[in-house]
Amino acid sequence: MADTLLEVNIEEAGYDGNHSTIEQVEFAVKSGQLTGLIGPNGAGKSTTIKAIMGLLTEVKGTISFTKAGNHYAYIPEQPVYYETLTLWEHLSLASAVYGVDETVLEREGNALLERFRMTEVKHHLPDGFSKGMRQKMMLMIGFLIRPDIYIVDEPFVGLDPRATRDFLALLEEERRRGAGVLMCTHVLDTAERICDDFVLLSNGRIVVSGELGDIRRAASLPEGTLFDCFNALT
Ligand SMILES: Nc1ncnc2c1ncn2[C@@H]1O[C@H](COP(=O)(O)OP(=O)(O)OP(=O)(O)O)[C@@H](O)[C@H]1O
Repeated sequence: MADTLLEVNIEEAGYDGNHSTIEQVEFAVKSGQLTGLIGPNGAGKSTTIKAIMGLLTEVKGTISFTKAGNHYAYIPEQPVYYETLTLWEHLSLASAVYGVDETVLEREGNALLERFRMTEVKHHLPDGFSKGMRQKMMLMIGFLIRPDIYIVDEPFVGLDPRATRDFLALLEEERRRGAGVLMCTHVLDTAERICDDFVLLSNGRIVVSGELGDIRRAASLPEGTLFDCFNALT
C-alpha cells in the first residue's frame, strides 16, 4: 500500500457569503500515485485546490499533509511570475526559498532548461515569452524544488505535444521517486492513460471517485472510456 501524503476531508468550503460551493469532498493523494481531479466547468476543482492551499477563509473540515516536513508545488494554469526577473532568476529565487543547493540549482536547473528547450531564453524576461513558454517556466520551478506532492492545474492546454511528452516523462520520474500528484484536467483521454485514480466532481460534490473500474461501474459502462463515463455521470 502506498503511503498517504495528503488527506482531504472538506465538509464545506466556498467564498464570501457562500460556504458550500463545495461539500463533502474527500480523497487522498498517495506516494507515487497520480490522482485526477476532473469535472465540468464550475464543478469546484479550483475551489478544492484553493482549499488545499489554504487560500479560502471559509473551509470546514481538515486538510492534512500526513508527513511532517512534506512540501508541495502548485503549478497554476495561469502562469504567475515577476516581470522584472529573468527565467534563470525565477529558478534561483525558487531555489533560495526552498533551500535548493547552489550546485543542485546549476545542475538541475540547466538540465531542466535543456529538457524543455529553453536554454536560449535562460536570461530573458518572461514578458516576452509565449503562453506555453511561461507554462514551461512554472513546470521547471515545480520540478526544481522536488516537492513531495505536485498540485497541477490543467497542464495540457498551453503545452505543445513535445512539451507535454517531456512533462509527462518528468512526472513519471518524480512518481518513481515517491512524489504524489493531484492533477486537474479536462483532457480526459490523457487523464485516462496516466491517472491511477480519479475524483469526479459536479456541482461541488463528488459524483464518484476511485479507479477507472469504479468509475465505469458507477456509469454502468463496463467498457466505457473516461470521457463516456464523464458524460454519463455529469
Ligand atoms: N472567487 C470566487 N468568488 C465567488 N465564487 C467563485 C469564485 N471562484 C469560483 N467561484 C464559483 O465556485 C464554483 C466552482 O468554481 P471552480 O472555479 O472551483 O470550478 P472549476 O471546476 O475549477 O471550473 P473550470 O473547469 O471552469 O475551471 C462556481 O460556481 C464559481 O462560480
